[in-house]
Amino acid sequence: MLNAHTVAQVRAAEERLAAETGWDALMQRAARGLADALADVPAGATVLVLVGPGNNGGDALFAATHLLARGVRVDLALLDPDAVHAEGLAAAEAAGAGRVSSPGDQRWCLDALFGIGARPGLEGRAGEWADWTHDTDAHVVAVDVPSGVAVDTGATPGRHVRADRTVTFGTLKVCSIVGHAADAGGGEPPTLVDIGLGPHLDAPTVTSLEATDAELLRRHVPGAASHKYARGVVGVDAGSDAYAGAAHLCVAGAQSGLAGMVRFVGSDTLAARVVDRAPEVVHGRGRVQAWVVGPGAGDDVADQLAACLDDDVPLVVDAGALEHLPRPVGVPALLTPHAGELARLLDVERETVEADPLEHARQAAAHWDATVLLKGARTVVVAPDGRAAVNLSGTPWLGTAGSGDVLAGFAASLLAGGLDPFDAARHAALLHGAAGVRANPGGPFVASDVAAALPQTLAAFLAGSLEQVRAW
Ligand SMILES: NC(=O)C1=CN([C@@H]2O[C@H](COP(=O)(O)OP(=O)(O)OC[C@H]3O[C@@H](n4cnc5c(N)ncnc54)[C@H](O)[C@@H]3O)[C@@H](O)[C@H]2O)[C@@H](O)CC1
Repeated sequence: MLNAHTVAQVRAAEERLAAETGWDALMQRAARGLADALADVPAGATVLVLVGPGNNGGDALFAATHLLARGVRVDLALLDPDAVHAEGLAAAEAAGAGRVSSPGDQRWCLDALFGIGARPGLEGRAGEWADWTHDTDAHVVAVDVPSGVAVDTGATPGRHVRADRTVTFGTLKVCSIVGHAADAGGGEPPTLVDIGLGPHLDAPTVTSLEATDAELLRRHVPGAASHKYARGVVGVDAGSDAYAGAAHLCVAGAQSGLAGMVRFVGSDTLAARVVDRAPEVVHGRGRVQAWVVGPGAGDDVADQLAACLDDDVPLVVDAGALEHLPRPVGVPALLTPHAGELARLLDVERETVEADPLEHARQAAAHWDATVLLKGARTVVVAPDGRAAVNLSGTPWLGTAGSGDVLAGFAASLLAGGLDPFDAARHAALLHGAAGVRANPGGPFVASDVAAALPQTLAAFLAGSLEQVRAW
């Protein structure tokens, strides 16, 4: 599990740790860890350090002393020579670092302009140097966070550094894994330097499941005495004359999770087609432990949603059904909009949602008192109690028609199997993304292939042998 904390949480934990160790020790640990994380910089290479006014600059200046000690050359570009970590500068210069007035043709760069003390959006010289990081061929490493991003949301409302990777201290920050800021930091989760913060940290604000996090799901697999009803039944109300395929795909997702049986409700014609392709499916109403409604729905989607809600069991609400949600939903619910759908629900622009996905998912979760899974390159999941997760599995090839129908069905199968909406959502997102990677690593596939890959992906996850979940 990856854990990310807010600035306030990090500051509070640092206070507690520093009361034991003193502040200098923290910076020295950070500096040593940063230098160690730069082990790939060869002796003789020159590292440009962009040095800002705060402790973030101090970290990099002390790290420079370690780099210099192993034969790496260091150029310091001081944002403001009158506002710089004085001891750090003295140490770096005593160890042999030189000063430059601006970035040049160095092949390596450390972005230590601003850390968690940054206001988002850089201006003046900091803005110009940030722009340089977007254009340079140099390998840019962000120190703690890429300078200029919104650390607690992952938004990038102004000019900011673009790094190839990030080395972060103590714990991940929200911007390390959420939103456009995560791309600005290099895309992959940062290298984490342990400075001893762990015991002093509160519960994380955002988490991310990894391939090795199967403990919870293992508690929900069928036991020896289990049978199809004990495993849970999923009701699928999906598809229409216009979107018959959505019924197949949603059913295929629902058949690939924990549930022991799928019921399909829909027109006789559609049901006949579904049962033709998936003979295990039972047509017609009956007891279910979870519903999924909305994928590929037609004009009567409001009535379909109302009928599902009448059953008083957990449900997944997708696509067209989202527009008809009562407030609050009234049963444990998982809403699965993409950014455009959430924008319509919240009456804002799509770009506004994409710029700050976590905040908008939070708003919707509070508004409908439901868990929200906001689909995207980094799918965000927020529960009404405030728990938040981001999904980092998947591949860009998952942007394919019907992929969301499979996800909705699969999530409903996990709901029917006993997971709460938040856990169902984050496991569904992880495994759906991983199934895409498994379906055809590095190449195209269709949504049916994702559904076909899900059972094996789930088995590998449970067995602890799921390796590659991400191919961005
Ligand atoms: N506090 C600690 O215990 C530790 C802190 N560490 C480092 O310290 C960093 C935090 O240091 P600071 O609190 O000094 O914060 P920063 O180093 O992020 O800098 C804050 C300073 O920059 C200015 N500033 C912020 N945003 C600006 C903007 N957009 N344009 C212009 N000026 C801006 C602020 O007014 C303030 O003077 C962490 O990210 C980490 O790198 C590490 O040394 C580990 C220990």
